[in-house]
Amino acid sequence: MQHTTFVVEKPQSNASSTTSEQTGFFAWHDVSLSIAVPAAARKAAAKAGGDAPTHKTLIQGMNGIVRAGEVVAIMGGSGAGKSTLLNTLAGRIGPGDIGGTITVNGKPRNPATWQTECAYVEQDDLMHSTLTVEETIAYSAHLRLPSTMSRAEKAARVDQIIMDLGLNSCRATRIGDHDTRGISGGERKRVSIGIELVTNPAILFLDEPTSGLDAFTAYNVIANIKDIAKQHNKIVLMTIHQPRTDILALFDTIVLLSTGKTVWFGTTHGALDHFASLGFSLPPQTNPSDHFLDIITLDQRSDALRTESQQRIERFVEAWRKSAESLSFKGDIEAATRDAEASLVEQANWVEGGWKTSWAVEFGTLLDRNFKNTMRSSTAFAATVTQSAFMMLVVGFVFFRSNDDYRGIQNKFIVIFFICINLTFAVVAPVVSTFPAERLIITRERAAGTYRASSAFASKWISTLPMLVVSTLVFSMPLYWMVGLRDDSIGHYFFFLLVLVVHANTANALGLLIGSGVKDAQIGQVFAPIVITLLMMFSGELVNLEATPVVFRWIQYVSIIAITNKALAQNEFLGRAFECTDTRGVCYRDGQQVLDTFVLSSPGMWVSVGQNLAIMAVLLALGFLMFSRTSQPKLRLK
Ligand SMILES: Nc1ncnc2c1ncn2[C@@H]1O[C@H](COP(=O)(O)OP(=O)(O)OP(=O)(O)O)[C@@H](O)[C@H]1O
Repeated sequence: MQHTTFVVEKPQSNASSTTSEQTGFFAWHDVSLSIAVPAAARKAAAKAGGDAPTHKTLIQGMNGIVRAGEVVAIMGGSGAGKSTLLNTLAGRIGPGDIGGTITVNGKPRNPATWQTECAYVEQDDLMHSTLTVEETIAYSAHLRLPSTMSRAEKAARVDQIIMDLGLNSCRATRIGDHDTRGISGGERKRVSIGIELVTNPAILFLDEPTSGLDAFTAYNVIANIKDIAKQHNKIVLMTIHQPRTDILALFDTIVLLSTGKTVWFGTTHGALDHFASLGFSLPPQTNPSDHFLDIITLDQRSDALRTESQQRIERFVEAWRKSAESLSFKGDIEAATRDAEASLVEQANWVEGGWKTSWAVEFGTLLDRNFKNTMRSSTAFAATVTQSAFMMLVVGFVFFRSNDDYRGIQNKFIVIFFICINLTFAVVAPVVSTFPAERLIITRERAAGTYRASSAFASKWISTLPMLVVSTLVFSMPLYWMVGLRDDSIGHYFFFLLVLVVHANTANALGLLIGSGVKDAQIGQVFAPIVITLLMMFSGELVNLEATPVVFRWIQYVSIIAITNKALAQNEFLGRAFECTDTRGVCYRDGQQVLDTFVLSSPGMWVSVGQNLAIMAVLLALGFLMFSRTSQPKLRLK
């Protein structure tokens, strides 16, 4: 293998944490990853009479070296270990034992700077559908580039990336989603890459960047990546499935994996010669990547084919292990390290770790993005307001102008309880159905060290408030007069609105807690009604709490439905006198009697407001803790 001299330049200005002329190398030697086999799987294997090892080795004996400006493709059949290798090199793995060494310019990856030094483009292009291409990349720049860099410099960086990725013609087009048509699949992938390129990372990892793209678009995306790697001296590693010939020709190096082991690392031509020397020449009219996959994939179609392919793969593994190229890796890496040490200028300053902007800038930028997103989600906005208006009309007409006789009081009692339930469902449901998906975007961004969990959670919470207040008021303001709640003092009206706005906020905090904890929206939509039903059941209106098992009774003290119901009932009935006109004597003398009958007298209504605010604070704190955990990216370098 050839050795060149590598120079890592110090950043020339505060414009970025890295330079556009990065040079260097990334290497891995004898890398392996093994994971503990769960006890249940071991038991099942032992029962079936097979081996029951405590650990499973996913990849082993992996070696490689990639120099600045090179594009390396990791290829292999399904389950060969491509993603495992890429993720191990990128440090994006969960539990497991990592063996061997992984180095950047001869030094182990530094956890403090690694997230800035490298970028990882995930297979799924998770982005905000309402933002345009330019806005999406610009937000990434504002969040990831240092505050010391001017807005003009950041805008110039965004422009450069848009040009480099050939996105100029769609820079003002929205990303779009299933419902609203936006940019094409290839453009989406390029935007995903652009988001990661804003920090000018030295190393770029891409997981299946061509998946779901047609052959022509796939070629354009990889050609783009190749140009960027060459122009800006980037180290690029990607996993890819059976690329067509012209894409294969763009790779400087291919890594062929089979059953978690390397069978080739080098050029495509080298691989063809290597396998030909083992008796597997490229058949005429065949794409080399099809040929490689045909011969290195474990064939599971029958026992005979499995044994035959297993033996062939073992031969390939052994041949590679003994090859001159394989044996020279250690020496290559040592030589490159010596070169790097001799020529590196202040390597420690290659990138700077830590947060790039202050908490306030992160919060402001994320809030701005969230507001933009909410305002542009016109369907969701309209749906929420329409639902509030619709429920207001339905409830308002069903309980229209209830009077103060026995039945009227019963009606008011019921409508107040119903308002509490309806508002809880109306607030929790949309948060729970949208937040888990947003959390995936946040997790991706946090994996790149973009911002703190606290600024993400706080901005999400604050951005939900305007919509929350508007929809609560649309529902409750006319309803009060339609139902005919008390009109002896305007203060009661405003207290009614205040209690409901506080209730909506507490319900919102509950939605954020559930949305932070559940894996996806579907689970959230099942779980949230269960929680709300429990709060409803233990509100004291439906079940006699004295008769319920002790273990459930605490729920009444945290039931926001019970608390709000008490505050609204006291607001409506306290201090009122009723005429007892019913000849059968079934009537209430005064409001206090109503409250006593339904056990709604204590605590006082202002205490209830305080209780709801306290519960909101606790729910937000728990929500934040949950969110920090569930949006925590995987990063393990050892
Ligand atoms: N966390 C895990 N627990 C158990 N087995 C795992 C785990 N991660 C990966 N594996 C196994 O390791 C092997 C390699 O998986 P990997 O995802 O790296 O394959 P791949 O080459 O990327 O496949 P594909 O192209 O199908 O995505 C597979 O057999 C997979 O089942």
